[in-house]
Amino acid sequence: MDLTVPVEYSRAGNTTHSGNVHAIQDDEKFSYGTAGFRFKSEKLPFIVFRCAYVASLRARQLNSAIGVMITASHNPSCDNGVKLVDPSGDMLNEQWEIYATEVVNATDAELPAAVRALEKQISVGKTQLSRVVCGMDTRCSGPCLMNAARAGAALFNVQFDDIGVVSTPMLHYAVKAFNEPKFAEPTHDGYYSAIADSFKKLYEITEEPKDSRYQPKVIVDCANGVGAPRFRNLLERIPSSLLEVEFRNESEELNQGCGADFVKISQKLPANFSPTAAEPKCASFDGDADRLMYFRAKASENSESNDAELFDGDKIAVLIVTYIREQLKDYENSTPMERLRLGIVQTAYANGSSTRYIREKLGIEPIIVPTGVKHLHEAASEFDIGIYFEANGHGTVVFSEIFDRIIRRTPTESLPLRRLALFSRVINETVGDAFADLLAVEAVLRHYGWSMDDWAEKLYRDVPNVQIKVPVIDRSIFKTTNAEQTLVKPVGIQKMIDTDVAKYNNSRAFIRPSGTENIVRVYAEADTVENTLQLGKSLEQVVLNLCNSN
Ligand SMILES: CC(=O)N[C@H]1[C@@H](OP(=O)(O)O)O[C@H](CO)[C@@H](O)[C@@H]1O
Ligand SMILES: [Mg+2]
Repeated sequence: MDLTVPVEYSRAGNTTHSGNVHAIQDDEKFSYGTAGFRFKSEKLPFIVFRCAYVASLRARQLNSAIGVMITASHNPSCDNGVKLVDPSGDMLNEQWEIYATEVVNATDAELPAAVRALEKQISVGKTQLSRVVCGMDTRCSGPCLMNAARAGAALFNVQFDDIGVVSTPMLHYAVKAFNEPKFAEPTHDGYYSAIADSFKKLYEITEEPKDSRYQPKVIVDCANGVGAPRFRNLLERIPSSLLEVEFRNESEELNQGCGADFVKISQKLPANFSPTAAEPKCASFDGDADRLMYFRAKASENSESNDAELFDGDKIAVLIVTYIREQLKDYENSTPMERLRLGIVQTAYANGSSTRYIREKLGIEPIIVPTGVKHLHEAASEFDIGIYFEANGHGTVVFSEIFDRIIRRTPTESLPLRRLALFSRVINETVGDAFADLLAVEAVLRHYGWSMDDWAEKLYRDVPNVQIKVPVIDRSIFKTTNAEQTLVKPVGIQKMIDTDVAKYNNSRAFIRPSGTENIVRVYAEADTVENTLQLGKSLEQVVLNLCNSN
């Protein structure tokens, strides 16, 4: 194999989309974070090149399609990132995260030896099905990075499929479809029609209750990202009499004052949403449309207040699990001996009320795992029906082969089971998908005949909570355990947190370093908004004092 690296994709000659060379020092190290490599876009060309090479090696090892997604999600438009996707559309295997990190961190001089060492460990058999499938979000650095990916895959002559500007979930879906032709057609159209057709069929066999308060209209904040063009494409296949969507924030500055992350962290209405206008049901995507957050203006005496009432990932998870359980009853009644195992996975950021509701009212013990989709997805895959959502709106439902056989492929007269089978195809089971999740939520709200008031009142009420981002110079000094809820380093900090938390009722708080940004996140909950803010602020101060004293 020819290991000649085109100069523009070497560390020394790393060339940005504006044509400038942004050399990367040999001692600068990068790590594969919560969602791949994510930095200012000028650092990315050589990283993407090397990652696509790693993807091509993985593709050859497994004789399969491997995905490369170029995105920095909810981060500012000057950032970009790259993550790799395994054959069934899920996150890259952890051992391969280590390989990717080693290859990216090699100097230009070390690269050939690093590559040869890696190739020695990987056994390659047949390779005719190996290919690298690459998509990008709407960032202007995307096309240049797509070229870097093409060049990286070419090192091995592995087939390269550029699927253009897509949401992150569309890329995951396409990778699975390339590897499992029965799943769907691996094209934009294949994705749109599989999801839209299932939604329409589900609609047909769902009877809206007579006293329904459901409104088939949503106003969507697209974060000025890929959600705007791509969700429009999907909706071309769904008549507006079934669902009317009004688009906002389509083509201004990406993620600026809008998007699911903005709404979740600030608990404010995004740009171009007015507290006074009658906008009963709103939803926000993030920049690469793998997160969905429902919201509406918070009822307030102050008509100028921009506060938003959130219907976040936890609310969506509880709504979906309630629906799935109801549809499953028919199966459980007819086959009492054979249960499908149903589980819910959350992270420490889940609102305490949601966790209590799932445990006490639904009788399901939620599994709490560290932040990051790979952890949630893995834990959810242990069940026949595994529902996972991060509070920030990233989540989906995964289904086992047993579910596939019993529910999807066994013909039945039972309407609930037919609904469940269709619902499982509206959902994008490869990864959290803002479009698919929005359609799934609408299908469930219509099934119950629920308005936003109903959704707010009939399940549980959030306990007040706050999340604060604290910028730090070196977040690597923070080490956690206990699904990230306890700090083991720096020594002594956890005691301070515990002391602060004990001052308030119904309180819970933790501090954890971000895996995607150079910040430490403080999360706090307590009985009142004032107490929550006080607790959050005092923990923020703990971090600031520590970092300033170092
Ligand atoms: C609290 C929070 O929302 N964290 C997010 C954020 O990770 P951090 O490691 O917390 O920066 O970005 C991840 C990737 O998008 C997402 O999976 C995760 O949930
Ligand atoms: Mg995202």
